[in-house]
Amino acid sequence: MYDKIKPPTTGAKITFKNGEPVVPDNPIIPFIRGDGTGIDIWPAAQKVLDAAVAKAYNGQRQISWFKVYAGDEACDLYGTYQYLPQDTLTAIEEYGVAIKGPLTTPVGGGIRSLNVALRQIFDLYACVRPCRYYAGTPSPHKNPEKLDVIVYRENTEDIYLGIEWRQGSEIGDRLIKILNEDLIPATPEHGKKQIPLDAGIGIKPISKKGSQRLVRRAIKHALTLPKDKQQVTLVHKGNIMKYTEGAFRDWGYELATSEFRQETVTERESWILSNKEKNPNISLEDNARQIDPGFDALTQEKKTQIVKEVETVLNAIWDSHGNGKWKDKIMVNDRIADSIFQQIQTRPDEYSILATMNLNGDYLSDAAAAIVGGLGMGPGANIGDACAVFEATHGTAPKHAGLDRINPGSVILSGVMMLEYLGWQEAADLVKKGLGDAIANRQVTYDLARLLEPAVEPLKCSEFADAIIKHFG
Ligand SMILES: NC(=O)C1=CN([C@@H]2O[C@H](COP(=O)(O)OP(=O)(O)OC[C@H]3O[C@@H](n4cnc5c(N)ncnc54)[C@H](OP(=O)(O)O)[C@@H]3O)[C@@H](O)[C@H]2O)C=CC1
Ligand SMILES: O=C(O)CCC(=O)C(=O)O
Ligand SMILES: [Mg+2]
Repeated sequence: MYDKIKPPTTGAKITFKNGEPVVPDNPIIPFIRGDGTGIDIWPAAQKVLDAAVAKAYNGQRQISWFKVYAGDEACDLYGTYQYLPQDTLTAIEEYGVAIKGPLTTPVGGGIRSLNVALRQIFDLYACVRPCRYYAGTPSPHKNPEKLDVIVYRENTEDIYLGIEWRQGSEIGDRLIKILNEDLIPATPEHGKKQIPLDAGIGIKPISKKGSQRLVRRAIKHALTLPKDKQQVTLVHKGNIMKYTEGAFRDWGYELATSEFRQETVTERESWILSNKEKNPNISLEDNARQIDPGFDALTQEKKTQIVKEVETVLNAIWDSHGNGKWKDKIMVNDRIADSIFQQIQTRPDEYSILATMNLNGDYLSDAAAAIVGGLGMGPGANIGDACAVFEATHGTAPKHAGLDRINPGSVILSGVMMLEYLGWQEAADLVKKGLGDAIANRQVTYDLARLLEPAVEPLKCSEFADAIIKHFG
């Protein structure tokens, strides 16, 4: 079944039932070490995770690690250009849950991202990246503790599908010709626009199914959060990209107000309901005037549409959501992407789950991680219905590779997410305690040490792992 690798001789497979993992006490978990700093952070993370499991369960539970190959290491073993060997895909498919270090993707030409390929091959459609603050972590922000968000990023489509044509390529030129001469003129809203003849072309598909399954998972996650964090914000640039990013927003609201009608309220619905709560006799038109600034300047057609919206909302949910009942529901709102980048800095505590398309979520998860201490503190998970692959938000950070200095925190915290996914909460809690206490005691790697005042001598990557284990208690 495998060409160059052998599964461990002890351990059992994780299986899936209704999208949830069924976990034996000794699960076999494939891991990819990763390129660049993977050589430093993976061994540190493995040591911490093993120590936590051993301590939490007195040896009753144990992970049987299965080394699989991708990236540079895979080429060394399997030969030139064998970046993602079939052995690795077979192992992840067979064992269902895996963890990986970062993998290099060249800019411009060269191979397409192995990271993205894994997400697409296993349909890991939700990229979940929590950004929370550990006390004592230095940050460029005055109140980093106010940020506690989870980026829920659609992980399989958008421009990451990688359907694009190089400038000057035969098919790219043909496509531009068809668009310029046929499709654009046939679409009146595009007027006389034309694509420059020397353009590269990329395709940005955003599907209803892809958007809604992501938002569904985000809402289900919100239901498990404390009341004050039960919020899902749909992030989009739908004012500009109306039929892709705008549609993502609309499909998100559609899902929330159909599948989760009893559990959710949209921000706009909450305004309509509270207008009536403050003034029970308010007319539909005055209610519409209050939810839409500039109402009086609108066309009659638009005014009628908004009045109708108010009436529909009140008829549909006044009984179930009115008289303040909406305050106990999951709030679903939306923000335009550029605005959310400033909002997480200026009003971080107003946000919780940020549901995004692929590119926006990629940008936003790095930005949010920066607020709580940087990319060394940014964990992540790629989750599908029958498979999950855990990995940090950051990349291979090549200039730090092999120096035993990089912060392994993000991969360790990705391991925490994996332990929680397995239901091994006691082990996950030990790691969080150890990491939190190490940081609070100013035992940190270079990235955090350089921000601390007064400065401290940085720990090596491996020493930070040891410090975390010592602080398990
Ligand atoms: N999922 C994946 O495997 C990902 C892979 N990549 C790939 O990684 C390669 C390098 O990408 P690049 O743009 O340099 O981005 P990286 O995220 O690899 O690194 C950028 C900078 O972030 C900081 N950083 C990254 N990781 C850590 C860490 N563990 N601890 C502390 N600081 C950290 C470092 O900043 P400083 O030097 O200032 O301390 C580093 O120089 C590319 O090929 C890219 O495609 C990128 C993202 C995700
Ligand atoms: O695959 C890559 O090289 C980059 C991916 C990335 O930046 C991410 O998923 O956050
Ligand atoms: Mg990224």
